[in-house]
Amino acid sequence: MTPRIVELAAKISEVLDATAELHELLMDPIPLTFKSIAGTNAISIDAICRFHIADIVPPGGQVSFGEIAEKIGLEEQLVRRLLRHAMSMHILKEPESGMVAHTKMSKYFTLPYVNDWISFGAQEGWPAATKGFCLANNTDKSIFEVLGADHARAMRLASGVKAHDHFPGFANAEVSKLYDWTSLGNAFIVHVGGSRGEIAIELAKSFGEVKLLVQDMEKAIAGAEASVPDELQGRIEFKAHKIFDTQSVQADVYLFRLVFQIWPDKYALQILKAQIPALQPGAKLLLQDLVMPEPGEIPLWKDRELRAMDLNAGASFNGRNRYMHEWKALLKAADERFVLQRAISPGRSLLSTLEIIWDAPSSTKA
Ligand SMILES: C[S@@+](CC[C@H](N)C(=O)[O-])C[C@H]1O[C@@H](n2cnc3c(N)ncnc32)[C@H](O)[C@@H]1O
Repeated sequence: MTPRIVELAAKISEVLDATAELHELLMDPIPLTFKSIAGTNAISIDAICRFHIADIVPPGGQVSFGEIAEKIGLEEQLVRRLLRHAMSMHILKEPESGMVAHTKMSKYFTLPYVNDWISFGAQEGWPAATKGFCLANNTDKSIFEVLGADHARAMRLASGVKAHDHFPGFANAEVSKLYDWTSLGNAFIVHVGGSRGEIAIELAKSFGEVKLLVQDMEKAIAGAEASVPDELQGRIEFKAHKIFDTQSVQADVYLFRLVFQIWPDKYALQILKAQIPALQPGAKLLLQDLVMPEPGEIPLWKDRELRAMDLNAGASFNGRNRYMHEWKALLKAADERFVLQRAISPGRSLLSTLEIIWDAPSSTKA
């Protein structure tokens, strides 16, 4: 980012925080509390996604409550009630009485992956938010196991994850900017929990010398080789590997992206320890994850985003966003030989890269 863009982004943040503060100062405390606590927001937003109402509203045009009601098979008064609630948050608008048109937010609801992301939040995230995923689903299995057994729910998550691309640093295409990958030369990288190789493909495309092995659950990687472009064949491979199993592949670098966020310390430690038998002296672990800011360190509107993600990670996965001192304690508890070299957080990215070196003399390989 150029200095001019950095300056502009800082000014926008100042305005966002100042206008939010003004709004809050002008509101009475109890109505302000009611607004903040409103779980009801998910009701109207979920209805719009569940019934694909945004798709019924013509771009640049309008449609009546009655027509929407007829198309989705709900009573007109219920449609009006739900949509006028959403409109109070500027999701859809009523340009003339009884007619519905798009706003800048509702237009995005027509994107299938945004619809899936919102539906996932409302239908999986909200019940989990009230008591945790396992209790909400009456199971002792993880969210991955539960969704893995239900194609429609798994597909909704797989599709919805793309919405994260709209948060700075999260898009697959941005991975190249999060770390100085050229410094790795012709390194062999194992991407642990690497999904269907989206990140591996991005890295192989941008950095001509690296080779990658993607490890993930058998179901998650089934058929993923087919998505590797011809020109990258031979540089990206896939191997089914359970994240808690002993790492059997020796590599220069082990990349974990948004993996530790979704596990509590007990399991995060197991994942780290499972890598040790494969680590050569000087091997690197790159942990791309969230590092929680101390209060006041970043603009409040961003701080809220990170703290909301933290609570989501807790409700859905029993995971959490860790502060820097917690990352250090986690690494130390796993093994003193995990040495944190630096944490890199370029530009506006919400994702940081923790660069960790396995600092073992060559004779004491674990
Ligand atoms: C939050 S996703 C991160 C995906 C990928 N690293 C990225 O940034 O796009 C976590 C990944 O961990 C994988 N995972 C979860 N539990 C696992 C397990 N027990 N063994 C192997 N992989 C697992 C999931 O399949 C998923 O791909």
